[in-house]
Amino acid sequence: MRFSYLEGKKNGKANKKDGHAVKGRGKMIEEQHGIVSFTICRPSRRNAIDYAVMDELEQALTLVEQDDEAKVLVITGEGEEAFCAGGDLQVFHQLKTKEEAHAMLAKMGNILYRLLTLSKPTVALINGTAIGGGCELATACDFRFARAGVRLGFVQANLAITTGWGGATMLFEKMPYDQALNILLRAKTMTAEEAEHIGFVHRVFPDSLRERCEKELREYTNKSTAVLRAYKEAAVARWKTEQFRQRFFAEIERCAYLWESEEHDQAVQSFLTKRNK
Ligand SMILES: CC[C@@H](C(=O)O)C(=O)SCCNC(=O)CCNC(=O)[C@H](O)C(C)(C)COP(=O)(O)OP(=O)(O)OC[C@H]1O[C@@H](n2cnc3c(N)ncnc32)[C@H](O)[C@@H]1OP(=O)(O)O
Repeated sequence: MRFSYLEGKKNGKANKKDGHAVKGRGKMIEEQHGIVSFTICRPSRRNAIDYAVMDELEQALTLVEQDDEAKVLVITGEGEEAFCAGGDLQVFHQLKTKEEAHAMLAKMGNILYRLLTLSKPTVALINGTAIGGGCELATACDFRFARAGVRLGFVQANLAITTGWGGATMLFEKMPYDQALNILLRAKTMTAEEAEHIGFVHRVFPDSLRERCEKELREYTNKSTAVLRAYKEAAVARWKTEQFRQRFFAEIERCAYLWESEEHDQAVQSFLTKRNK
């Protein structure tokens, strides 16, 4: 069955309807064979995340959490160019003070923390470039499948900030310490194959990305939702501690502090000016 979420959502509950998927300004949510796909639909901005995408992702998490037919969440981007180019620099460049930046970073941080600790398996289907916050979004997922040759990079340091959505804290949990620190400090892009070599990416598909992803996930979706939930709850228990949350949100505060520096302002200005030439 293929049904759409969000359409006709009432009292916080999904009203499932047969038919097409819902496509909005910044998202598309569809379900097939127990796989719920959330697609960021802003290809002209390389699927950068603005406030609307944040809100829609948050709604998707609630719906996946509540719906027993939803077994796995797959997050991807529209088109072949980009998975996600991180935060929308045109929108977020309006945020000048650390307080303003903190509100935005904490909003997305809370969403990624929910994604990290979701009680269903999650996959980042990296269909194109994943940059900055796009890599943080991918890190929050349990598994990362990528199209061959796409580039990924935690480039935040080149913008005179750190990861601001909890990405470094999650990366240190999921990768060996030295590999994670190296990726963050170098702030360079790498190919999907290089990312697979160091264990950040779990599968690289040369083509037919969605079909191959679905095939890969069939071995999960043929299990009961109760079993998937039980294993996920066991897996994420270590991140539900107050100590972990403090580390996660301290990263966001450090990024907010760096955000208001002249260096960061100029780095973003330089990206935006180049684009507008
Ligand atoms: C804010 C949170 C913070 C975090 O916590 O991590 C971040 O995410 S910081 C943001 C980090 N992201 C970046 O620095 C990415 C910047 N973008 C790029 O480097 C490149 O655009 C790309 C992603 C490598 C793609 O390159 P390419 O395929 O050559 O496309 P263009 O550069 O021509 O871009 C097309 C179009 O998209 C707009 N764009 C791209 N990224 C963003 C973005 N992050 N925010 C807003 N808009 C973005 C770009 O401006 C172009 O627009 P037009 O010029 O109007 O066509």
